[in-house]
Amino acid sequence: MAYEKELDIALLAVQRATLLTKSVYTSHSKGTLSKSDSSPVTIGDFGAQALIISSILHAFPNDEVVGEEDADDLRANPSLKELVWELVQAAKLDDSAAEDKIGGPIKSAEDMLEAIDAGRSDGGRKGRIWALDPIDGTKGFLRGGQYAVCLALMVDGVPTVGVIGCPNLPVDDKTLLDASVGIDADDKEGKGVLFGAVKGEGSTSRPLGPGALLDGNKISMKPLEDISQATFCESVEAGHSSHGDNAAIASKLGITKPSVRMDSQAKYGSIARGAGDLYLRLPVSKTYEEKIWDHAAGVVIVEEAGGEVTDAWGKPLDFGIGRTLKENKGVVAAPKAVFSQVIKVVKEVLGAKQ
Ligand SMILES: Nc1ncnc2c1ncn2[C@@H]1O[C@H](COP(=O)(O)OS(=O)(=O)O)[C@@H](OP(=O)(O)O)[C@H]1O
Ligand SMILES: [Mg+2]
Repeated sequence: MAYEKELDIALLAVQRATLLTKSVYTSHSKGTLSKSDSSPVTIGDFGAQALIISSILHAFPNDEVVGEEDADDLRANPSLKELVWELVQAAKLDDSAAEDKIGGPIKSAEDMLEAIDAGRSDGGRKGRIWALDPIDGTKGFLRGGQYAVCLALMVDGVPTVGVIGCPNLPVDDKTLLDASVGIDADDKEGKGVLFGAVKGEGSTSRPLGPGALLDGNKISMKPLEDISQATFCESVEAGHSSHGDNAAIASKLGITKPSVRMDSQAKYGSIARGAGDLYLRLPVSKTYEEKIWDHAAGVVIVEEAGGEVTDAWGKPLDFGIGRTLKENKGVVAAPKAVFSQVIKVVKEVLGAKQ
């Protein structure tokens, strides 16, 4: 299989980092650093970024990484650095062969800072570049709802390997989404799923949790004979995706089921396994540029499960022009068979506002 080693390393790296984020939620009162901010950060973001980048660069030393965070705050604040360092030291897979594959523990606090800062790549059209969101949907994490640890390898600007760890999604691919899916603050037992995909090789899911990783179950989008029966997913935050436009699109498509709101790329994973059908992310702000780490992994997983993903105008997403998708506006993901029907209506709704 193509990119077998990349997928393997990415699955293990994301597994280890996702377990770290779970430990932050339970033992560090969520580890919030800036509660009032519109994009909050937690100590888990730094710990997960350090672990994943050190795993990737151990296996592929010549690759680049675009990571959401940098280590400036930790360098400026020694007690914060110490807190993250303790967290990182405690994060270990219980399968020692797997732990060795991803380079074992990080050796020192300085190495940890360097690993975090190795995520400063500017991205681009050439070569092998990983896109990393250590905690995607931080607001979901803080609510005890959905969040995801997301990692993708882009080859010459094309998302080629994608892995997403979703600690609060049900393990069973057959569990259909309903409006309560994000709310599970107290009972996380039996939850947690790890999605993986390689371009041309299909998408899989497996339980996230401790132990050696399984090969995974093949997943695919639900065959949708009648678009009016679709379940669509959207952001929780109205500032990230226009709930009004999404509702207008759903109504034009004859969809009557209420939308499922959930944070993070758990939306991509959920539609890829057929638990939902469509993901609509209609732009709210004229100036906001979507970040490549918020979409790269999800795009591979949905495409390989039989879906299509473009921006809201039907333009292919261009991951090769830097850290953002600056040539695109919004995101629409749907099964191939109904994609053109969906995008036609999205354009009508957006066009009417121009
Ligand atoms: N204005 C605006 N428009 C669109 N997107 C934005 C905006 N501001 C932030 N972000 C990014 O949204 C990421 C989380 O979005 P989600 O859809 O996953 O979750 S949410 O339900 O909207 O909270 C979130 O990712 P994290 O910061 O990793 O949580 C941000 O990168
Ligand atoms: Mg994000």
